[in-house]
Amino acid sequence: MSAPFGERLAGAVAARGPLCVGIDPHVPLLADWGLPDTPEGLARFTDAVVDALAGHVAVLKPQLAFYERHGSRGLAVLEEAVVRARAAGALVLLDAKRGDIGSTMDAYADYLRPEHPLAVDALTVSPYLGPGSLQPAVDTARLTGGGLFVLARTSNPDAGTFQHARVGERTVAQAVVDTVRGWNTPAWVVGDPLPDIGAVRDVAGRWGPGTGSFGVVVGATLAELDVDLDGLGGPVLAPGLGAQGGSVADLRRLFGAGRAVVPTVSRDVLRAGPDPTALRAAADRWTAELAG
Ligand SMILES: O=C(O)c1cc(=O)[nH]c(=O)n1[C@@H]1O[C@H](COP(=O)(O)O)[C@@H](O)[C@H]1O
Repeated sequence: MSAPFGERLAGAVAARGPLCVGIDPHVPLLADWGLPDTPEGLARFTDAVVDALAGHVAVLKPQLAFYERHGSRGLAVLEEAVVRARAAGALVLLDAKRGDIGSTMDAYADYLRPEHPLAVDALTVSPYLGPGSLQPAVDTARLTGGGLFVLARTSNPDAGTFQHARVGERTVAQAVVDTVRGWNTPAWVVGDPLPDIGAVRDVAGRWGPGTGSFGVVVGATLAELDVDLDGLGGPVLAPGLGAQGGSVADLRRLFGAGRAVVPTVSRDVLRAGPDPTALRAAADRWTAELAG
């Protein structure tokens, strides 16, 4: 088994800064780069991003949809790129947003197994089928040293329609966060009472050897932070920067200092390509602003 994802992520962030760059080969971006919307164009785009950034940023987050739309040839491009990205020291977070009943979830979780052709370090997952449905992925992540990021308060404008709905006293988004907090608390299983937040509020959710492997997705576009992340014990993936309007100031306003936040940017960095120096400079601008 690899070291737990949370520890590996904390190490990568200490060495490279917290930035995650999303690899999202949108058709208009391919066109901007002078590339065709074909598996060959996809490969040239992906290879350029991996070559420029895999030795440079902590996390790369390929969006699976852009590869699946090219069928098996698209997936072959991604398989090869993921191997090279990990060899260059980047952690790979596969943006798959999967979620299904337990037996199928178990198969999706195989992305976290080293023998999978598209083996990655972590996976985005959707909790819509209920917290228990994700348990097979939690079990696999614990076994292999993988990580999960669960959609909690997403960056899209109408996310609150479902995520603000109430389950008893809490919003759906808060129930998701509390579930993930449970996963980061040893010995807690679905169905147990949730861990007492008072006991974990101050000790968890920061970068360090104890950073948990289970994180949540909370958009940088929120008007206000309407979920309590205290005691989460794991990282927060924050999308929505740049193209969706979020800024580093928004990250500070929403999350403050000291929390384990992984800001993720796709279009705002990728637009700088295909020149590798320009891609790195675009990522460096975000890293510098995040450190400032
Ligand atoms: O899980 C994600 O990464 C994600 C969650 C979310 O709430 N919002 C969101 O935009 N994303 C993803 O983050 C990327 C954002 O891309 P840019 O808006 O170009 O930076 C896309 O791949 C989205 O699928």
